[in-house]
Amino acid sequence: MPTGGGLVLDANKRSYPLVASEYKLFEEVGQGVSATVYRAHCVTFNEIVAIKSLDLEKCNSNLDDIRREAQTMSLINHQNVVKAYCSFVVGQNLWVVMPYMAGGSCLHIMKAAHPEGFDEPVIATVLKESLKALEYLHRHGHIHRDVKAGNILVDSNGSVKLGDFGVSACMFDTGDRQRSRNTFVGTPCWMAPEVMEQLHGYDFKADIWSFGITALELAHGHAPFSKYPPMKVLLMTLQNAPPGLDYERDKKFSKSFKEMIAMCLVKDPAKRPTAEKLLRHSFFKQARSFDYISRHILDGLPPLGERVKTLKIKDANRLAQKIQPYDEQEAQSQNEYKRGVSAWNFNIEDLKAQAALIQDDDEVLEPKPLKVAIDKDVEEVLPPQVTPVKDDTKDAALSPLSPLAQPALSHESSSERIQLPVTIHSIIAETTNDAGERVTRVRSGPLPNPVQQPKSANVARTGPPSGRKEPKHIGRFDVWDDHDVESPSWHGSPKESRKSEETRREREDKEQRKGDDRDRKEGREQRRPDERSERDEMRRVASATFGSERVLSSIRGLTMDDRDRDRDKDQRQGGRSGEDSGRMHRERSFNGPVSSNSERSSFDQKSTNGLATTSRQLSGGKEVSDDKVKAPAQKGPGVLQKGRFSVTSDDTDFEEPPHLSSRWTSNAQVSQHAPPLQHSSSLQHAPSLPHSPSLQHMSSLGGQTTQQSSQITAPIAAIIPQLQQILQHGQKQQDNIMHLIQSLSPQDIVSLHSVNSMSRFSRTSSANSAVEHSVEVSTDRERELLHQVSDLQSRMATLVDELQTVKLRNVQLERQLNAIYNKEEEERIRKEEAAKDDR
Ligand SMILES: Nc1ncnc2c1ncn2[C@@H]1O[C@H](COP(=O)(O)OP(=O)(O)OP(=O)(O)O)[C@@H](O)[C@H]1O
Repeated sequence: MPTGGGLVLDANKRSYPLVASEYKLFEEVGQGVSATVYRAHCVTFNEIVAIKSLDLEKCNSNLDDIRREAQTMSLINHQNVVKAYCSFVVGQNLWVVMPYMAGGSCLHIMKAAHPEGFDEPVIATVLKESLKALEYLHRHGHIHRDVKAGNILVDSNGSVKLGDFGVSACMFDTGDRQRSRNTFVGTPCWMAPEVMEQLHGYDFKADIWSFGITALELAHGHAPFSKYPPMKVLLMTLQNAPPGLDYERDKKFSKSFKEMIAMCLVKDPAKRPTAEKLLRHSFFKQARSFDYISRHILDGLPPLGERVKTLKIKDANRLAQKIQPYDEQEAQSQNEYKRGVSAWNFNIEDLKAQAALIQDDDEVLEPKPLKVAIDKDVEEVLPPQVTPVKDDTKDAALSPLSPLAQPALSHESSSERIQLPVTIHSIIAETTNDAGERVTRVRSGPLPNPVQQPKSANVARTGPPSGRKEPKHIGRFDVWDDHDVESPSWHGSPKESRKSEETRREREDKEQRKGDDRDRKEGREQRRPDERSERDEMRRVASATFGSERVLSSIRGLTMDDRDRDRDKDQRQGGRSGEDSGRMHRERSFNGPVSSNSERSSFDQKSTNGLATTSRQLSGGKEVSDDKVKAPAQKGPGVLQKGRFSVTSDDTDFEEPPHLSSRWTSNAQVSQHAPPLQHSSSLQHAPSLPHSPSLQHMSSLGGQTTQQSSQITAPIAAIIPQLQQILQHGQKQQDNIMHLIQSLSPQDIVSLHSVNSMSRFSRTSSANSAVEHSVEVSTDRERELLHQVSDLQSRMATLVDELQTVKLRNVQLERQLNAIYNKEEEERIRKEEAAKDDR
């Protein structure tokens, strides 16, 4: 039997090298939206590892978010969660070094040898191990957000771990961080209804929904609705009764399995069980040993690299032949999901809706599971209104690349159908992962930004392998074949086929966008340089921050509190009553201080003890104030709940940047629409860095002894979040000012100048008083406007300076902290070794 869900003490406790030259990349073993995963050899430890290479250029996220997630990932210490050994920047990529899971993902295994899914004991074992991982993550305040068979990894000995925690999720799902554009990613088939709606936010219960969908995926070999385009999946998830094991073909499954899935797939998140509770479900009693898994699903499988290669070739062939990449059986299964009514969620309205959907069968164009990213910052939230049901599925399915004007996503309340304020407008990027899934990102709301087609990954294939012992040059990397694995063929790779497919889509997308509103287009163009410089800045800071430094530990974000949540959401159909009502964990910001070793071990210790971690425990004995964990309804007047994000009143000032689409063509408009500048107020709000005693303390750090350095770890830790907060405020301010300035079109400025000269002329001519009067009015407005512009410019310059200073300080502080941390680590390791020697 697999061992229990406790913590695995990191037996190795060794520092993995932070330079690319210490690793040899072998073949590709996985591909996701933002990352490519390689099998690799860590030369230092003569150990096979997996390296996930994330293209920072492709990532719609800022470095803070990425780093935070990488840090969190490195803190993960549970036998069922794939841990990051270390991470560092290589060129424009972030490399995350992880344990290599030789069996690959359950999705890979199913695709290779179990296309119709696994047997129940295998499913019970795999799910139980994954659930232990979820229980651990939830207990520490994390939401995985991408639970699916593709992220359940199996090792050669049959052990199971949940992978893809953190980094890739944060690539697109980065909370309320301004520069991430609040883009939200998920794979629609696994996505919980509340995540799709983004009405009241979501919490860890979203993972339970995905877990239920994953259970169906493991039972059938594919997820429900997986052949439908994203819009349709969203619609069907919201409209239909939750899927379940309710059909003829599911007779082979036990009642407890069906019941367990039904418990997870309840639309009301409050009624879903917690991972902890679900673990006690009788279904998991059938879980077997690792050895059982190894014998039943791994035996006879070719090495992972080969499987991945075969899948890619298969996919490329299908693409080339334009064959639908799903078989008859899968299509049949999809239809059953589509038409079926779950026994636990029977609803007449739903039946009607499904009847309406049936006629669309032939309209499905996109056959593969798709991943969507919903750009929240452009989402227009409309008040819910009761409307007749309108099936927009057709539009969504027929024009996946076209902007959809406010599709009416219907959703049941108890007796009527309410239009939801979900606005999804266009698909903004598509790619195909290594399992042959087409992964698509869609944008919600109007299109104020350029459609961001991800640049092709830096890891571009540049030719055939030159020899078995020679590395292939893949972008900046040398990729090696080793003895075990055939060298991958780089010719006519699926990636290339995909590329041409992507190019076609890009073309279509471009044409589509041509028809877009001109104002909007101008707005997009105005933002491009800014976005480019943003990425450049990100890369610059990336090298400065990660450099060759070890990723620091951060545990403040791991604080977790239970809280009661006020749920005013309409009761949805199909819930099982009474479970878990309202006890919620809240997603934490991981934007925390760097932990000392003692904090780290306390974190581990608490987990080891299996105790629910309280805010007090994890904040180093300091009580976390209640308002930090209050439900939206309980928040003070200055706190808004935007989707799943809490926005303080200070932040709300930035919530509505001036709309680029509505160009200001008159001075009056400018003065009306220009948001009040928040420069001073928000800077006041931000902790005043230069006056911070802790910072002054820090600034004198340079010449201190190790002992002194370690003594000040606590004050340092207290500063980091402040620094980050200041950085965020600065960034927001800068962005806001940029928005304002960019909103002035060149024509505006030219017309201002011409009005200005006219006014000068008119002032010299006393003959025409009417003209003089009107021009004076213009002049006043003009002056006002010009004042604002110059004011903005000078403030921006000051802000940029301040920002640079703070960033610099931040980097310096982190370096110092790194040094302290490393010394402590070395000291600890030395002591441990000495103790071992003594023994
Ligand atoms: N440690 C590992 N060992 C072996 N294979 C791995 C490992 N980590 C990831 N993979 C493989 O690589 C694939 C892609 O990795 P991952 O899911 O982390 O990337 P991603 O960009 O986050 O993708 P997505 O968001 O689509 O899940 C996985 O589905 C899995 O098959």
